Amino acid sequence: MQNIQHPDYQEELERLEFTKKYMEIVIKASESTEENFRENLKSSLEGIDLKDSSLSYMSMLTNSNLLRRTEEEVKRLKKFENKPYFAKINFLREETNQEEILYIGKVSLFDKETQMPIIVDWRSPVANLYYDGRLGEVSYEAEGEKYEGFLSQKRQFIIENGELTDIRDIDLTTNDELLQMSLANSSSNRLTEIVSTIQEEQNNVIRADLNKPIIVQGAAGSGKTTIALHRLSYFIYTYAEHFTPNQLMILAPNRLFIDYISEVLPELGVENIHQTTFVDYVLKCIGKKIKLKHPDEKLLKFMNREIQEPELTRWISAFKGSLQFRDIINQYLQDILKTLLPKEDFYVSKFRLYSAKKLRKLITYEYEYLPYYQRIEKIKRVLQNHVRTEKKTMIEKITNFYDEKLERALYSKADPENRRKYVSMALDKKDYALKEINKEVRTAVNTYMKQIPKHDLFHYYKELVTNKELFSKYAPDLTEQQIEFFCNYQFLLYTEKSFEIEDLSALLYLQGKLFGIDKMLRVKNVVIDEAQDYSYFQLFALKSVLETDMFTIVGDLAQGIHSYRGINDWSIVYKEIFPRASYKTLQKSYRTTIEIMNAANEILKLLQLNLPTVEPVVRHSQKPTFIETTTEKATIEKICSEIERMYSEGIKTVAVIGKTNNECKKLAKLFGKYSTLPIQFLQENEEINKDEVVIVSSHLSKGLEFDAVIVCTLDETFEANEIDIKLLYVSMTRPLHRLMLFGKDKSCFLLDQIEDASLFGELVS
Ligand SMILES: Nc1ncnc2c1ncn2[C@@H]1O[C@H](COP(=O)(O)OP(=O)(O)OP(=O)(O)O)[C@@H](O)[C@H]1O
Repeated sequence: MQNIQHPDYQEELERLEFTKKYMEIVIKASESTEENFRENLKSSLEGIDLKDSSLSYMSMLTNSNLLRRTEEEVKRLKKFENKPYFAKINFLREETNQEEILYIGKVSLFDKETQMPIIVDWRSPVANLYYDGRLGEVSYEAEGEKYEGFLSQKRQFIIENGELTDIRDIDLTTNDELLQMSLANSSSNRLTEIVSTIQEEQNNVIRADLNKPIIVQGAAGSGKTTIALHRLSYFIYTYAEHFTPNQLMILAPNRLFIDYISEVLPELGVENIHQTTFVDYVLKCIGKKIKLKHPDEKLLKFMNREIQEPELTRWISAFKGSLQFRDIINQYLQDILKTLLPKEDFYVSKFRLYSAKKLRKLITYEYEYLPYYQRIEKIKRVLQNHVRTEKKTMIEKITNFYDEKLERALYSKADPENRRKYVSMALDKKDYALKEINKEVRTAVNTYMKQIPKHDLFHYYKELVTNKELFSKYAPDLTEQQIEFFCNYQFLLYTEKSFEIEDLSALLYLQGKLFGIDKMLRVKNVVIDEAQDYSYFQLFALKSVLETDMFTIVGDLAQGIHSYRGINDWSIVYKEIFPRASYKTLQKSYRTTIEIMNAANEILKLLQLNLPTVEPVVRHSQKPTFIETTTEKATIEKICSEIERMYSEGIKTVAVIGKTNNECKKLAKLFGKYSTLPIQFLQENEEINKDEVVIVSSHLSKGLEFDAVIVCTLDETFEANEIDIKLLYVSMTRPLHRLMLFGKDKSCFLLDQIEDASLFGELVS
């Protein structure tokens, strides 16, 4: 329905028509050859009555060269031809005392002759006024300069398929209706861009100082993933001249997640950047295939209580990700360096070309900026060059030495026979010495370098973590029991020839310090999502090998299901790892409704985490419903009838979440037996199929969202421990609109333990 009631509707309609036509002309011109240009221009203008104000544009159009654009720009113009902009601001610039009317879109379009913008990119400095500025006195910054003025209007447009369907003016009092509308929409199983409805607190994260790292603690559904990607887009726009996209990297928790965010990136103009997981990245850095235990194996074992020494195992995981372990490795590295320092002077034949002391100084201090083995390589090159330059001198010295001898012999008064013998011997010796020196020149460096031990990464790591004597030397703060358990644990892993994800921080760090990483992998800017599951050492190792602290780190401690190995306190991250970082929190949750968020918050209270309370954006739904299950058949039939009902009410995507993968396996089997609904039993490396009911385990659902979620407990219920509470919280915060809990009784979801059970509705089946 079109909002033609708006007094400026006609004017805005004309502006839209003009912009669309203008874009079309620019696109055509950019694509056509010089001869075709005028012809194209003529035909595209036929029948179009462009307004007088656009005459200046017309004069520009006669200069085809001005319209030539890069392929990339044309591609983007084409993409947004049907929705050139989404907002408009009227800004009276104090400096000029002139009112500027700026249309804001996902692409920019300028009149190069008059320098007047036709569309302003949402990432441009002045567009900040739309996101940040209230009406009235405002200012924005561009390239260090502050610009002030008066913002008299903020207007939003809804343009669908090139048609203007709605106009909304925002003032101080109106709620952000566009945000409400956008949140009420269905999820498509994919993340979308939110440029037209970015909120102030989110804008502050997106546009926070790009030269500094940023750490964001954001509630479930607060837009962390979304805004981290928007910040990347903003970064690319702002620093287009300094960075190429392949210097940027997103670290996602798994492949499924990469697929989940894949569609939004091109929308935001973010293309050709590295998108990978921490595990894959480390494997690339160390350049060797290793047998790695599944990253979730331990979590699943904890969940299934399959771990014999849970406390010590928990401790090992936390320890391997701690800065304490990093410090131990740093001491170990100092000792490794000592083993690499040459003890003997470097000789070629009898010539001492370099003292060991000088070489040790080079390795220890001069080349300190390089990884150890690169220092050794450099030393090798230094010696080779030195030998090359000294070769002539050495040969001269030998030649002179024997020539002098010969000369003396020739003029000596000795017996001729003895003299002849002496001369001939001296000549042989000279010959031999010259041959020797030529040979040594070729081999001396290699022979010398052999005194320096050469081991690979795994040797060094194994040596440290399985050798109790060595390990205890660096770990005076650990108890004997801890050292014993740790080294035995690592030795067992070694005999299985495998590693855990927790070992990767140390391996990456050692790789960086000992050998360095490939230049192609040394990205300059990193976005880490779900960062609560990273360990302190993991973050430190990344920063160390990349030699940059330009990180955008977003996460939610309340969803830290790997907290046994992950971060429990952001202050350690910003105090000890990223001291330049700014720290921000996002407390509003946009994904889900007040009723669902309040219920999820009630579950989270059981943990007494010291986190800011999550405020849902005002959007209502039914309360989450608890449904008591009876037989397996009846449960599946009831779930299916609820899903059918929701589909008929316009719900598009539904997930059935089970606590563990085993539970999901069972659910999938039962669905196959008792239902005809198409299902997808989601695995980590799969793409989500939009048209099927997704069955997914709670830990894998982290980061995803669906219109409706049914959490179902058959054999495995949520218990009152940290991991289970967090898994339940994660599962409950996935839906946009509806949440149902199916279980034998309320205790399956800890509803018997919460303070306010009235937050949940009930349906007796
Ligand atoms: N300003 C906004 N306008 C419209 N939609 C928004 C806005 N902010 C967030 N959303 C929507 O809220 C949902 C949650 O966003 P996102 O997945 O980025 O949050 P998150 O903090 O990463 O969540 P979680 O930690 O629970 O995975 C998405 O559907 C996103 O499009």
